[in-house]
Amino acid sequence: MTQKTDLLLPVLKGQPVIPVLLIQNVADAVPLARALAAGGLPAIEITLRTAAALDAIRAVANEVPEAIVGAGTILNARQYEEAANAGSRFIVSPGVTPQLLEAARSSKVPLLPGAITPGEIMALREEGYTMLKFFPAEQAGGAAFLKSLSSPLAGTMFCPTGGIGIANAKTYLSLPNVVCVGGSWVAPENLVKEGKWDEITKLAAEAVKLAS
Ligand SMILES: O=C(O)C(=O)C[C@H](O)[C@H](O)COP(=O)(O)O
Repeated sequence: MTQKTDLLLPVLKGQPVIPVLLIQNVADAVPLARALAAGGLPAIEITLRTAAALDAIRAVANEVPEAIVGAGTILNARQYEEAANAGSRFIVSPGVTPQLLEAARSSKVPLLPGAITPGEIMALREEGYTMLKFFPAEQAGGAAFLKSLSSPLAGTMFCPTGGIGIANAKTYLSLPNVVCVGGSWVAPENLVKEGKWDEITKLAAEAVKLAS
């Protein structure tokens, strides 16, 4: 099984929203992961877009047993390995390259690769991928675009990410080819900066209700 869906599927099916996190300060990682898990969102994606990201992943993996930490914005094989070694339990990429797919093949940690077009999706199906990130969701055509892929490309499931918030998440979640959505709205930068963890727990709990 190329994609290791046995590891990936429980993560994606476990909650309607995967928080996409930009962590500037390593010290924020553990309280943030705890706050999101307390609200019902244990799986989180820490993007490798800051210098603190790998240490943040390591801290959450070591100190927050209730969390399921993943790494996002993985662009190449080196980052894949670093993120996996730091304790990531899943890897998310905005798109794929042959080197990235090779890194995924030789790793124990599953990849959720990004794709938009029918051709990109078909190429990933040939590689054995059935669960994809649809990125950037709103900008690329939104829920209407994604819905139109559900019949011709039946069997491929998506986690749309990019431009999704509490107002439009439900539209995506109601599509037959959506398993969950990704978004940064549950952990706004200002609340993280101010350490308002209780408010983040409330946003997470509100997001969990989207599933009902
Ligand atoms: O870096 C990545 O891998 C990304 O996924 C890019 C964006 O951070 C997400 O798409 C979240 O987007 P917003 O919820 O619109 O803030």
